Amino acid sequence: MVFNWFRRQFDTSGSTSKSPEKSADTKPSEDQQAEPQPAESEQSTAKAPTQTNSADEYLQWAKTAYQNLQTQQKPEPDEVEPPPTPEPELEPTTALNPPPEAEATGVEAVTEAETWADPEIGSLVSQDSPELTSSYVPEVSEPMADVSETESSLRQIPTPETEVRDPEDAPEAPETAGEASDVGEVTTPAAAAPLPIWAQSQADRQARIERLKETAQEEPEPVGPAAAVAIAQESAIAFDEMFMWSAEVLANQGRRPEDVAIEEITWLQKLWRGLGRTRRSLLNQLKAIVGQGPLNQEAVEEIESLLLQADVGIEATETIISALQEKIRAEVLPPEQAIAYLKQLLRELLERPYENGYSPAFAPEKETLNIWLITGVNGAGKTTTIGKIGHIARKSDYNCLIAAADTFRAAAVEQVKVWGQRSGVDVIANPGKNTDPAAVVFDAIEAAKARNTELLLVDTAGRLQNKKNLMEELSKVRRVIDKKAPDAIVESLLVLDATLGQNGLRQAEVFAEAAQLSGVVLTKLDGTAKGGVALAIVQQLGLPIRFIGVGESIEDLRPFSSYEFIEALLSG
Ligand SMILES: Nc1nc2c(ncn2[C@@H]2O[C@H](COP(=O)(O)OP(=O)(O)OP(=O)(O)O)[C@@H](O)[C@H]2O)c(=O)[nH]1
Repeated sequence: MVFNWFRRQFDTSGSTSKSPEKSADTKPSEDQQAEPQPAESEQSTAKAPTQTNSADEYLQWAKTAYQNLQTQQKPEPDEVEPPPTPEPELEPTTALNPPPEAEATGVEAVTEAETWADPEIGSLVSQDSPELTSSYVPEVSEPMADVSETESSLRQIPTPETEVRDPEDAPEAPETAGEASDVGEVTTPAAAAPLPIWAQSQADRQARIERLKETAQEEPEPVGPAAAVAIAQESAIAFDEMFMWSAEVLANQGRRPEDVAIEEITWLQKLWRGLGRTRRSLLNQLKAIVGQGPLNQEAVEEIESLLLQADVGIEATETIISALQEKIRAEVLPPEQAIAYLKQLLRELLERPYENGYSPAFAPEKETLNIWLITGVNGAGKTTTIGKIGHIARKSDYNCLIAAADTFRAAAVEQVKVWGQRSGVDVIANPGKNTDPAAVVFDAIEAAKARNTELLLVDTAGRLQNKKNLMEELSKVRRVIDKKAPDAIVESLLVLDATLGQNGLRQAEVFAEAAQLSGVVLTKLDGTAKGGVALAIVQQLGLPIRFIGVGESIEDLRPFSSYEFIEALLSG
């Protein structure tokens, strides 16, 4: 049973039904559902509680989900010992308690973009890394044997493997097969290699985890139960307050406990930790303001400056504040209700693009060629995002391919190949230097058609001399797509670095003009207290956020959910 991450549901049929969304050019009708629909299920053992339900009902939902997850993860008897099964012992009152404010484990360092003085794209565009001087050598770093298993080690121990910016540092890997020489060079992910020593640092791990690793090494890309077991073992999901919080977040979205995947729980926990810096700077003060009593004019003004500090932006802040003021004129808002109302306002703002023609669901359509152009300035996290989306696509059972069309820098091609290896997705690249990106896209579309690819991810150049060049290049790529794949569903996603806060918005505006954008990927939310910029982006660009990144490892990016984002931002 495959969990389709784009649709947030298990795909039991092996082939997902046709999706309702359309390309950015043909926007969907307004009568589409505002929330992704849960999968059809034959039996439902616990209803999703409404938000006014009691702690007992949440607890029951969580217990059922926990039991279901254990059943889902149950390995074959000869595969691996079952994970520990702690007895649910939480008191019903804990169900509504937010998780304890733990230290965020995310990367703390804020990326300092080097200055590139382009007057149009702004001064925060990072400079190129040095070009590779040698002619093309397909060096790739050692592929990860099992990403889900090594992920936590990756996040804790900075190693060359976590840093893909300089491919020259990457250890040499066996040369990979290029099968279609007439359609550019194809880099096929190599077979899995044993886990590196650093990934096995916890020497006192129980023997069953070691056995699991060995199993995973034999099976380079565990999907289905084996992958789930790996995740369950590594993440050691416990029935604790964090689980209760995750369960409540899922239940409040109308999810049924039997339709939840363990990876959703691990993701929600990552999201909550990743947004730690923004939440800490926002929530404590917010609580102090609303804790003084019913919301009044003075408190609303204090909230206004809080939002501005979190980089929510003037326009979005004004919208939120005027709604709050209207509300307090109409009724008395006690503290808890004030936070609940604020959450609702923020969510509505993030969902506004859905009222303007964008589909709330964002999934590649099965058995169709979907082409996603990934744009953004260097350093925003473009390459990483391509690798992470490729990984999600593979896990969700889509045929995926990457086109290395950022030919402006040779290093960019090398980097995307490294991420192709990591995610197990083939990369189409042109080995020549300074090749035409449109030619790479042409080759990649040919290859995609020949292979029945469902999702083609196109890396594009982020740094061109000026807006005109950027526009010309992206238009040329679009023309090739329109000609070569007229039936493809095309999306154009802008990758934005959240640590740049409001400064990133200027870049975004330039790209919005150049690239017919249909959505935003917001990265590095873990490294900043400026997570509020998500609201500014939506308000100012009118674009939906489609993915968010909260860390450097391959599992640290997922499709965006406004509900989950706001809950993770304002719970604690
Ligand atoms: N903390 C954190 N770091 C991230 C995230 N996404 C990307 N990064 C890091 O940001 C840096 C730049 O990412 P890249 O994917 O190389 O960025 P790019 O836009 O392709 O830029 P170039 O490599 O210069 O073309 C890398 O060190 C990534 O690991 C994230 O969500 N959180």
